Amino acid sequence: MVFVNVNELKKVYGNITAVNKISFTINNGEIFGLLGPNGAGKTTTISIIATLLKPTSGDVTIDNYSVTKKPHKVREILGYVPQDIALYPTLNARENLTFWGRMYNLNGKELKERVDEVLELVNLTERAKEPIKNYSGGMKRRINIAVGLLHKPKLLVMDEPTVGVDPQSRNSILETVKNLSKEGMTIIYTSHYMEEIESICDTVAIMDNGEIKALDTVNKLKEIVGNENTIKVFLHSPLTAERKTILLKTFNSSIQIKDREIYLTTNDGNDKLIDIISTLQSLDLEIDSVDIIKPNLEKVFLHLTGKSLRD
Ligand SMILES: Nc1ncnc2c1ncn2[C@@H]1O[C@H](COP(=O)(O)OP(=O)(O)OP(=O)(O)O)[C@@H](O)[C@H]1O
Repeated sequence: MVFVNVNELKKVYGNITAVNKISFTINNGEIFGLLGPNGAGKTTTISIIATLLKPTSGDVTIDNYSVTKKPHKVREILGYVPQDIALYPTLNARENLTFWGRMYNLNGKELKERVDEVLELVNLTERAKEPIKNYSGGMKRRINIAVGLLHKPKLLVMDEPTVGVDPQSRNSILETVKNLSKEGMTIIYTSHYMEEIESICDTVAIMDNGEIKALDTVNKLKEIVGNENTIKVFLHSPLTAERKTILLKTFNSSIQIKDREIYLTTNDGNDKLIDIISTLQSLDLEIDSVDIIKPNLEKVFLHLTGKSLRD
């Protein structure tokens, strides 16, 4: 069942079109990934979904409520986790959550229970009495997520929740998202880390320049680049012009050479791997490392936009 319906959404800032008439739907209980580089239009899109920003044209409905016509209804069922931390550093985690809970009209026993539950969800019950200023960046982000969950939203919108967090908090955040989804929550997860999107999302929209370039399941998106692998060889020292010419002639268009790095695309299993290694050996070139890069969303992005996600 469709839970979120984004219809011809457009946002213009002066002469910048941040979001250019995008449309997509998200089903109930789905983890929907929005993947794109800095400036793609992700934050603008989810800010409109979260009723924080008005679109120039188009609309979004959540559970059939329009974000432009019924924003108060949308806010009742939506939790938003912003990139910035919105917590009081001198108050402890429990006090911060209690403050935000009151903003959501929670009181008394219900408020206390919800604060306990969300602390448990983000694995910070044991640290709940410490002031936020003692927390690591990752722990602050986890409390930020807990704030977004206080009123039991049906849809959770997360804006790059793992940027700059330690690996332990990162794993904890990803686990929390998976568990919430298992319980039936619909989640929009934006990130420019394709590994995270690959590991948790059911459906992914690849966004660039305010447009959706592709939208599908992770596996279907990977099919865009076929089953092509890339062999990456790191040489001990840079190539001479003469050896570079020999390699380019031998492997034609399937090879790319950048200083000490050689990239070779291949569909034919190990044959190319053996070829390149024996050719390099015959040229007396010392190899530092060899990697096989399998199809991933980074490659899909490169294929669709001609640029790297991290450019
Ligand atoms: N308030 C604003 N005024 C003018 N331009 C803006 C404003 N907010 C965003 N933009 C521009 O709109 C485009 C999309 O920005 P947006 O923040 O939505 O991208 P993003 O994909 O979320 O990137 P990031 O990962 O860096 O947050 C960018 O070119 C940005 O400079």
